[in-house]
Amino acid sequence: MDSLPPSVQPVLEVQNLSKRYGPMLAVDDLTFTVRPGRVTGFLGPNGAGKSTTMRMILGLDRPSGGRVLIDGVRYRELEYPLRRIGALLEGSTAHPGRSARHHLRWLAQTNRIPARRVDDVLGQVGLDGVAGRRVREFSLGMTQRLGIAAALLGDPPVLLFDEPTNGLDPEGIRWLRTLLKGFAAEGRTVLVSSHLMSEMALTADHLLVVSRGRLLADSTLADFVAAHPAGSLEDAFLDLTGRASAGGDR
Ligand SMILES: Nc1ncnc2c1ncn2[C@@H]1O[C@H](COP(=O)(O)OP(=O)(O)OP(=O)(O)O)[C@@H](O)[C@H]1O
Repeated sequence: MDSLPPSVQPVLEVQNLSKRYGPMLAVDDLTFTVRPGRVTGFLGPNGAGKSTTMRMILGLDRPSGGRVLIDGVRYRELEYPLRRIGALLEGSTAHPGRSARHHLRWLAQTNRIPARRVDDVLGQVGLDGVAGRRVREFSLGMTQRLGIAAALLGDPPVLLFDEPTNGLDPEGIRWLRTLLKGFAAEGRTVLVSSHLMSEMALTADHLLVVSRGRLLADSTLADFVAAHPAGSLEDAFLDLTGRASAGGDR
């Protein structure tokens, strides 16, 4: 169910997207729209195809079929991508020998982003005190915060986060939740993948659930949970993906 008024334009459109690795369909004809003004959770068991979908959204993997439009345009047609869509992907790292500030300055320069944004985002993610330190000295949580800073650098209207809570401590997880909700409240489009059901229950307004590359649910969090008798997101998720898995043929 979609509760937003029709006047709110879709910003991220995934249309019949597929990705084949040899005989295996990692992403199988996915179609969905991610709308602004709310946090959309992207859920699915291990290997469901979430990261592959996110990589295709960002033009890092070539689809076997279908397409992705960002504000009506394909990623490769965006002149300065970081100013349209910011992303934190699993395993995306900065050069270990560079300082956090140096890394962000380089990104800003190559995307024609004003240099003052570097200090803005360092402050926003709480790394201003360690901006001169080399990335190799960073903890997992600090590295994750640096990745989030890079995603925010171009002040983009669309944000994609793949497992952003990885490495964050409880305070960091709470901070991230507030940040994501704040972006949505500003009218940005926020897509976030996670395995943490309790966290998603607190963060997401809308859910996309995938399993074996296929879309199983596209619904508000409230409707998704209400449709399940046990009434928790974790129960609803395990029930739905368990049934899909039992009936699957891959
Ligand atoms: N480069 C690749 N070559 C071959 N198979 C791949 C490649 N990348 C992903 N896959 C396969 O595609 C499927 C989907 O993987 P993907 O990483 O997108 O899932 P995911 O939902 O992000 O999983 P997780 O929650 O474990 O991160 C998996 O079966 C994976 O092994």
